Amino acid sequence: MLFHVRMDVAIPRDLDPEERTRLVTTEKARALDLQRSGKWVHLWRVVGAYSNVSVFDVDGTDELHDILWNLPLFPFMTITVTPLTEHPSALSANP
Ligand SMILES: O=C(O)C[C@H]1C=CC(=O)O1
Repeated sequence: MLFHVRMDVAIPRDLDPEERTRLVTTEKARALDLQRSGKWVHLWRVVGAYSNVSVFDVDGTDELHDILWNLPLFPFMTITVTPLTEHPSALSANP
């Protein structure tokens, strides 16, 4: 199943700088692993914001929840999930 996910990040300004670096570094490693696994198929920065829009290809809501819940920056993100289905006018639906 495909899901559009928006993540808005708000790391507290007073967070210890070393902890901030550790979280961002581990988040990046996790994001790269998930992209290599094929679960995190698109990752785009939203221009002008500490936000991303992403597309995940996972078995279902439980797997997506588990992935998002375990992201290192999860405590500092507001996440909006939109399930996707094929559009009937998409080229992929009209070979
Ligand atoms: O920077 C972000 O948008 C938050 C998060 C998503 C991937 C990553 O490396 O950090």
